[in-house]
Amino acid sequence: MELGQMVWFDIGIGYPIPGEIVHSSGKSMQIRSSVDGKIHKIRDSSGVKVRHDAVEDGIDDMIQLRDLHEGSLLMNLKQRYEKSQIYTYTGSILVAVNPYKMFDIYGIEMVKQYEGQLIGHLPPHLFAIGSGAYARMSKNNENQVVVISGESGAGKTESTKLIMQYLAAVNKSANNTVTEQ
Ligand SMILES: Nc1ncnc2c1ncn2[C@@H]1O[C@H](COP(=O)(O)OP(=O)(O)OP(=O)(O)O)[C@@H](O)[C@H]1O
Repeated sequence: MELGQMVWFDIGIGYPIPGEIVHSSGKSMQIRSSVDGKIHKIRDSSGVKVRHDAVEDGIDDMIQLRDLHEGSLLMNLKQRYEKSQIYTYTGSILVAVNPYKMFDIYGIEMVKQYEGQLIGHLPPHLFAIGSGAYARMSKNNENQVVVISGESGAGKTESTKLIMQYLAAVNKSANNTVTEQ
């Protein structure tokens, strides 16, 4: 591998981290971590792997990642989070990173944008999950379930409220009591 090559390498934390080769001689290498800029000396480079998805902004559906491991998922979420993109798909699953501050992305304009849209047509958003469930319920006349899971403080309650807000806003039935309920 040549100098400047973007790679995944192991520093013994359980998953590989991304970096750039800055020095190489025989089997040993120096790699600058893309996480914190620190230089790591690697004695045996046999575990160093080429990084294919070195795009600055990350990818909005992680199914498209070419390097798939815990390190690549975390890096992708981190890159998006740093650009205030708190939502990312993995296929039809939405991954949310709690920003602990309210972004202006849940208003009526956003509801209108996502209403009737299939998952994947617009950038990842909680409302796309609401829209998909609502569309399948109306079309197939079947109850739908949205599973929201995460550790304590991850944002499950907040996400539930936001999805309910979306469903209340798009429900056109005459006796719409979703908000009251
Ligand atoms: N989408 C969001 N935007 C902004 N802030 C959020 C969002 N989701 C969560 N938060 C913030 O994080 C805090 C914790 O979220 P929440 O109560 O939903 O977590 P939880 O997963 O339900 O936790 P627990 O399992 O402990 O009940 C909220 O009080 C809120 O301040």
